[in-house]
Amino acid sequence: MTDVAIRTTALRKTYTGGKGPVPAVNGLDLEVRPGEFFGLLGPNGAGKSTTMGMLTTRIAPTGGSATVAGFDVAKNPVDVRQRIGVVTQANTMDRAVNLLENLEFRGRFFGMSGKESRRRAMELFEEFGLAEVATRLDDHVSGGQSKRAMVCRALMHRPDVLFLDEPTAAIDPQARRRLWELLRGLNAAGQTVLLTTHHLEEAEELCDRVAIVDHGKVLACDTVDGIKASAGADSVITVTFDGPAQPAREAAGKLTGVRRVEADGTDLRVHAAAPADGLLGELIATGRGHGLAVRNAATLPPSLETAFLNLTGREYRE
Ligand SMILES: Nc1ncnc2c1ncn2[C@@H]1O[C@H](COP(=O)(O)OP(=O)(O)OP(=O)(O)O)[C@@H](O)[C@H]1O
Repeated sequence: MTDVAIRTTALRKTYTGGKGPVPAVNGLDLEVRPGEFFGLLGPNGAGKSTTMGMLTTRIAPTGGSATVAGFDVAKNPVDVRQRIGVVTQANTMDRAVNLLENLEFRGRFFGMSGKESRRRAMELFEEFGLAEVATRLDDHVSGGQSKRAMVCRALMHRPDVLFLDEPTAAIDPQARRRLWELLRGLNAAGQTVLLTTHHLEEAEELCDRVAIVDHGKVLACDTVDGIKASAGADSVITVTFDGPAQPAREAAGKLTGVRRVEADGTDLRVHAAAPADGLLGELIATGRGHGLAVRNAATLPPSLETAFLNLTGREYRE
């Protein structure tokens, strides 16, 4: 493969619909290296699926450019498709045939012989713990097994880049952990992976680097630790009062260790240098000094979530 697995340059997709243009992807610049486990991370509607759609040639860009495995997605879509494996959010297994046949057909589609196709499918099923359910229909396996079968199918032709769109969105926590382990193993063996997720924890678990995307743009791109450091991922304490928090804002901003304070309705959100020991008590006292009683309080330790809060000024909602 080339020295860059994926490169996007000022990539854009503006949807035109009844309600006017929607700039879903708005000048996106990214570079993913071969062998990386790269995460595209952002809240609902950030433009992740649209980006994935353009990189996998399903959606035509309206501006900028993108290459995958060295080929331009708009000019050489067939070359791109031959070098990628795609696992979509929705279940796209053929339910009329069993799991093994699903994989065999994929192998044949990519020019493998029947024998080679079956051998490769069983090799993948062994690796992914699916050998025993290989001849079952998709409806007769669990959600986690079905998703693993989709990953196996996407790997049949040994793609340069594996695209995973929210791979653990609809599966239970145990199956999610199992899939994480398998994906980590794949990547350790050299597979380049581009993952979209809105689970911050998933990105922290799996990714070498992540791009935080919002409103179709990259807000930050680095290792998880790098993002935490550069985005000033502080501890964030949210205190909910029984009335508007605004009157307590100024005094809270003067407390030791506080970097920034936002008043949002009855919430006072305080970004503090970690560790923020003792600050909660001082915030409660500050509120009391302004005639406010505390209804609720929560502290988030420094994490990708607090980095996102710092970058966007709003909470990361799943
Ligand atoms: N076919 C379409 N026509 C018009 N607008 C669209 C279309 N597809 C997506 N959008 C809009 O584009 C924006 C980005 O959507 P996209 O699905 O790429 O985001 P996302 O980050 O993948 O979100 P999610 O996590 O919910 O899938 C959203 O505002 C969405 O409503």
